[in-house]
Amino acid sequence: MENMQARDLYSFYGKSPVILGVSFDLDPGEFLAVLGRNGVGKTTLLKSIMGLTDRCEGGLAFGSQDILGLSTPQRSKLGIAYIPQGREVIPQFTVRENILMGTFARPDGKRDIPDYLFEMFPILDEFISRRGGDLSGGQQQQLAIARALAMDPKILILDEPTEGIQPNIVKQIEDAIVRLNRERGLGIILVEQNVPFARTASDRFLVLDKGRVVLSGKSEDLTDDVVEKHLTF
Ligand SMILES: Nc1ncnc2c1ncn2[C@@H]1O[C@H](COP(=O)(O)OP(=O)(O)OP(=O)(O)O)[C@@H](O)[C@H]1O
Repeated sequence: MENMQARDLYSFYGKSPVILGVSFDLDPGEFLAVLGRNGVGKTTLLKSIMGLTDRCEGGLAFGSQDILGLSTPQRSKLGIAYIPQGREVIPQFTVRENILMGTFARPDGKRDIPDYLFEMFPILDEFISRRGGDLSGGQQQQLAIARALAMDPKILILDEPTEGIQPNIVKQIEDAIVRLNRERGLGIILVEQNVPFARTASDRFLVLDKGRVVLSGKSEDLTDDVVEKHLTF
């Protein structure tokens, strides 16, 4: 399994730098939580990992390979799956078709939907022939996660997956993310506002402020003082 290593990343929209010298490490199977107030660059950091900003400089390695020069689909094929904020399932496609789309990023060309997805999210099995657009917000998030998993990734990158989702489904989604990490060994990079969840679920955290890492460490060190100083408004 590969590790990810970011060194002194700078990332731009047009000429404006939004990420200013960010470094982090993600060991194989590790869970990294990315925290910070609104607008500090959390989403931009995730987009930078996927090659979705206008320009990104510095070092970004996945295993022994430098990936900054690769296109977004090439990064996906290496096993880096990204679930953007707002889910983005295709509303006219059925649940099955949405999940099948994920398999197109598989390097081995297989088109099978892994059974464990339906064990994890039984509602998707029940609604397999419904249109994605007819699912609730929480169900669409489950579908977006299932679609990303259908590509058999090594790392899953999630941007506030439980934002705006009804509470009973939040727990299911959080449990699924933890199980994917602990039982299936997936590396996780999670942007999260819910600090208690980040603390219990992740191994390491980093706090961004104005595009820079202002604090990082082991998640057990995510104390109330840290939250008070860096994360409250
Ligand atoms: N496509 C874009 N073009 C230009 N500037 C952008 C673009 N997307 C974001 N920005 C700017 O980059 C900065 C960081 O935004 P980003 O969305 O990465 O922050 P965030 O920490 O994820 O915030 P939130 O918690 O609100 O999602 C903001 O100042 C934002 O206005």
